[in-house]
Amino acid sequence: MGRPTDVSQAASVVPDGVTIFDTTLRDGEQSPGISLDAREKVEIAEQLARLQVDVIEAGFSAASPGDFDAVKAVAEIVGNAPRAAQGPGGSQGESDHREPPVIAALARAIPADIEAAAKSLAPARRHRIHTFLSTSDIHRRYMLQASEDEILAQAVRAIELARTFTDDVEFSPQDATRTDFPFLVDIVAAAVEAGATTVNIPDTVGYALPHDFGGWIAELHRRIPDIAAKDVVISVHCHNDLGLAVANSLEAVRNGARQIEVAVNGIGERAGNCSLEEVVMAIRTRADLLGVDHALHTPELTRTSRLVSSLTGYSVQKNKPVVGANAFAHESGIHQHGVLADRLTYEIIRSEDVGADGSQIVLGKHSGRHAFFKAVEDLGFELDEAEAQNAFRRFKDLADRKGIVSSEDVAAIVIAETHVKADDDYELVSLAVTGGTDAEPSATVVVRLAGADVAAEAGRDVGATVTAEASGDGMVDAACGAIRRAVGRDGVALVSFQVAAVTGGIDALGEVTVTVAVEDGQRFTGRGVSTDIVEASARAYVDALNRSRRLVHRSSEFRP
Ligand SMILES: CC(=O)SCCNC(=O)CCNC(=O)[C@H](O)C(C)(C)COP(=O)(O)OP(=O)(O)OC[C@H]1O[C@@H](n2cnc3c(N)ncnc32)[C@H](O)[C@@H]1OP(=O)(O)O
Ligand SMILES: CC(C)C(=O)C(=O)O
Repeated sequence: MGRPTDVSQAASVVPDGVTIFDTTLRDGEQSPGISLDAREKVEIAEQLARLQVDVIEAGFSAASPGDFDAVKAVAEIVGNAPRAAQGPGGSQGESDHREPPVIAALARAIPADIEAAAKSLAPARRHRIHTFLSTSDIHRRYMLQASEDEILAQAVRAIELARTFTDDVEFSPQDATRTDFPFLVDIVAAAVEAGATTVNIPDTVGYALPHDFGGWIAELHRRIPDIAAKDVVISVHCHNDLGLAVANSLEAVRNGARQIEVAVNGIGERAGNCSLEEVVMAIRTRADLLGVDHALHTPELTRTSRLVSSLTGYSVQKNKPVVGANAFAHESGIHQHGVLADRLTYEIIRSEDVGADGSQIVLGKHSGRHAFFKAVEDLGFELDEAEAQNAFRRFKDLADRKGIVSSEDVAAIVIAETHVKADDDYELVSLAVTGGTDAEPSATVVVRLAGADVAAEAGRDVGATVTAEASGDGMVDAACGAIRRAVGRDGVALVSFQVAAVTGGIDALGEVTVTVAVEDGQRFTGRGVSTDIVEASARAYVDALNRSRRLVHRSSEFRP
């Protein structure tokens, strides 16, 4: 272990290459509810080509006329468009163009499917027929009613037929990880002998455990020397039923597999497939241990994930590795302090390497002073010590009630606090209200007598608190009545009241502006901000009373 790998350096080492075979458009599309038409498949395939995946499995040509047409469209358009070669950091040589991706289609081990695949793939410059047949006892008995010998013979026939259309043929013994290992060895050896150029070992039901799966991959290489002799690529196709698809794929690579089948956002049958973005970033990030690389231009990952999400309707969970909204977000104070000092303290991937927006400091109840005052500074505010303390206290109060505190919230807090000066006479300490359709609205407030004059007038020490209750026409009226009672100013009347949302969402900060007429008829306006409109009203009311007191101070100071 050591410092996180710089992806751009890792990629320049040119280690052993792993082929990235993307099956978003085939197995990914098998997710319940997803049906992509030809236009959508071409759009995703074009993005996969920008991402520089090596093989795009565009569909299952025999599944429907629509899928046949979609595979054909991908073969025609994406299968003939050279990809601009891009370095891991996004560099792009002008004349440096790579072949179009290989376009693949899946076919059962029957002539009709193989012929349909061949026909739909024909327009692509490079194409692969991927044929499969179940080998496990369970599948053979319940789905195919076929003996091992029959399966082996059918697989060989299918591969040989596929080879008449292309010299790039992949064979998958379906449900390989629940197949008797000696039979798996036999059928893989027969597939290699029959001309398969890639043999894929599918963990069809996500049953494998990493160490065991890795052992099988190593053992296949050991027992079948022709895999190496004929340059046959051993591939893996891992499902995620136990959440192990990425781990199993990596362990397979550590044991000699050189193709990984993946789907963007990990979509696919049931719990999905090995997630493309996770496995390719694991390979780049831990190149120090894996010693392999792939050709992907990873800054396209986020864009690819978003495109697939929007065209499939499958949203990406916030905490999804690499492409989730929170992949580079930090909410807790200790982490934020670290990341503000150096992102390496809590990030192992550079956000720009996956095309994300950068580290995000998200303010919430776990945030601390470093992050809060950085947000204040970014907004251009300068606070003195007292203002800073008050603003931070208000921020924590707000964060307790609101999941995420936005920069607009911070601005509102700071603006509200910076005019609460040391010469404020009253401070609202707490407010409790009750009410409802059948109960009379009532409020209890606690107000601190912060000014020497008001404390003296009330016969109390400076800083003493006064508790008062009142009922009213509504909760705001009751709160204002209780404040009047607490400060002993029954002659103050509420003249106008306006409320506006400062930020969006159901937990938005509300801003209340009130105008009060004081005892001698003069009017003062006050402002209050809170997620709770009654609290914002009470703060606005106290603010207006403080402003009226400031005028008293100023006029007495300047009295001749
Ligand atoms: C693990 C995987 O992801 S495998 C790929 C799964 N993907 C799909 O199935 C999507 C596309 N599939 C389809 O559109 C349809 O299932 C079709 C067009 C392929 C076949 O449809 P139907 O002919 O109506 O058959 P149905 O789907 O009900 O049953 C599957 C048939 O294929 C046979 N079969 C299943 N796998 C294979 C195989 N690898 N090779 C040959 N035959 C197979 C079954 O034995 C069954 O045959 P039967 O009809 O003689 O009993
Ligand atoms: C056809 C094979 C590769 C497959 O999708 C699986 O076994 O899951």
